[in-house]
Order: sequence, then C-alpha cells, then structure tokens
Amino acid sequence: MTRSSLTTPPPGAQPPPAHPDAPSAGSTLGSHYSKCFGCGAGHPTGLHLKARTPDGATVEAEFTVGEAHQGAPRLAHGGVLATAMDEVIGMSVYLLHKPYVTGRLETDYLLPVPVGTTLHLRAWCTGIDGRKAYLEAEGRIGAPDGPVAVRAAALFIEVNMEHFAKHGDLAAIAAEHQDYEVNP
Ligand SMILES: CCCCC/C=C\C/C=C\C/C=C\C/C=C\CCCC(=O)SCCNC(=O)CCNC(=O)[C@H](O)C(C)(C)COP(=O)(O)OP(=O)(O)OC[C@H]1O[C@@H](n2cnc3c(N)ncnc32)[C@H](O)[C@@H]1OP(=O)(O)O
Repeated sequence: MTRSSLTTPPPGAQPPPAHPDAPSAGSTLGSHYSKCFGCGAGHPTGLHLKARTPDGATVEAEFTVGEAHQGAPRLAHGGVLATAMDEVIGMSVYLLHKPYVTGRLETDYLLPVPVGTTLHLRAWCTGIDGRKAYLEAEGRIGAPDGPVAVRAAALFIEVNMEHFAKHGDLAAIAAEHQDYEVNP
C-alpha cells in the first residue's frame, strides 16, 4: 500500500483494546442508516454492505458490483470502489464504539473489477492517537484469499453526536437505532 504520512500511525500509536460494549467476535454489525449509500437496505442502487466481525477487531463484508456501479463499460467505477473502502472502514470504527467521520481516504487500485464480481472486503484499525484513528482496508476478488483489487488507508476523526445533529439529521439515525446514545 502506498500510504502518506497522514494515514500512517505515529510512533507508539497502538490499535485499541476491544471496547467492552462493542460488538463481540462473531457478531453482525447491521446498517447505521437505511438510506446509506454504502450499507442501507433501502437504497435502490447502493452497495448494500452487510458487515460482521469475526474477531471483534476486524470487519468483513462483501460487495457485488452491479450495473449501477459502472465507470467504464462493464467495469466498476473507481469512486464506487473507494466508497466500498470508506464504508467497510466506517463499519470497523463502529468497533471503537464512538462516532467517527472520514477525514482522509487514500486508495490504491491494483486490478480492474468487472460487473458481477464479488469483492471480499476487510478493514482493521492500525492505531489510535487522540481523536485520530488510523485504519486500512482491502478488497479481494472472488474469495477472502483472492487477488487484491483495491487497498485503502484512512484517517478517521472522532466527533461527538452534535456533529450529526448540527450538520445532518441525528433524529433520523436515532429513529432507527434506539441503542445510540444521543446525549452521552
Ligand atoms: C455505538 C456507538 C457508535 C456511535 C455512532 C453514532 C452515529 C453514527 C452515525 C452515522 C454513522 C457514521 C459513519 C458511517 C459509516 C461509514 C460511512 C463512512 C464514513 C463517512 O463517509 S463520514 C462522511 C465524510 N466525512 C465528513 O463529512 C467529514 C467532514 N469533515 C469534518 O467534519 C471536519 O473536518 C472533521 C470533523 C474531520 C475535523 O474537524 P474538527 O474541527 O473537529 O477538528 P480539526 O480540524 O481540529 O482536526 C482534528 C485533528 O485531525 C486532523 N485532520 C482533520 N482532517 C484531516 C485530514 N483530512 N487530513 C489530515 N489530518 C486531518 C487535524 O489536523 C487535527 O490534528 P491535530 O489535532 O494534530 O492538529
């Protein structure tokens, strides 16, 4: 992975210990919002990612490239593949049990991804430094050990729930998730 210093954890930054209230090994993670382009079941042309954590530290999901995801004819659009990376990384920060947003996302495209391909996605945290979480992801063609088509490195920034209330619609998230602590 070609990574900039901005997505490389500083010396001493460690992946966090498992949060006691975070989803445990073997759990499915569920969608954070039904209209989300990445994971919402209600989105007509979204990626419909369904994530799970095999070990409480990494997140896995599959994305099958459809007609709506093309750039060149019969090939996935690079921006859609970046979305898949952003989403699976976003799901992996769910394991930290705090709200985060993407600050920076770097993507390497290693292989073209034809329509109909199932990409096996995986994301994990490489370190935490204050509000900054450093994360990586990969997408492999056809199988969990298939050839790597896409790699990503990201910097996510911890925010509070006020971020979603001030800039978006926190009530829409809360309406779907009684478990979110709206006023922590
Ligand atoms: C069960 C608990 C879970 C709770 C979850 C609850 C609700 C979740 C709701 C929705 C689900 C959320 C995610 C869904 C999952 C997947 C979707 C994918 C994720 C996304 O798709 S999310 C959308 C795209 N995303 C944005 O919409 C962000 C727009 N942006 C901003 O809102 C601000 O920009 C912000 C907040 C990022 C920072 O603003 P700020 O004022 O708070 O802080 P500040 O600027 O001081 O940055 C602090 C330190 O980060 C460094 N820093 C910041 N940005 C950097 C960059 N780009 N490169 C390098 N360093 C950067 C600074 O340099 C400083 O570093 P230092 O402290 O060392 O100086």
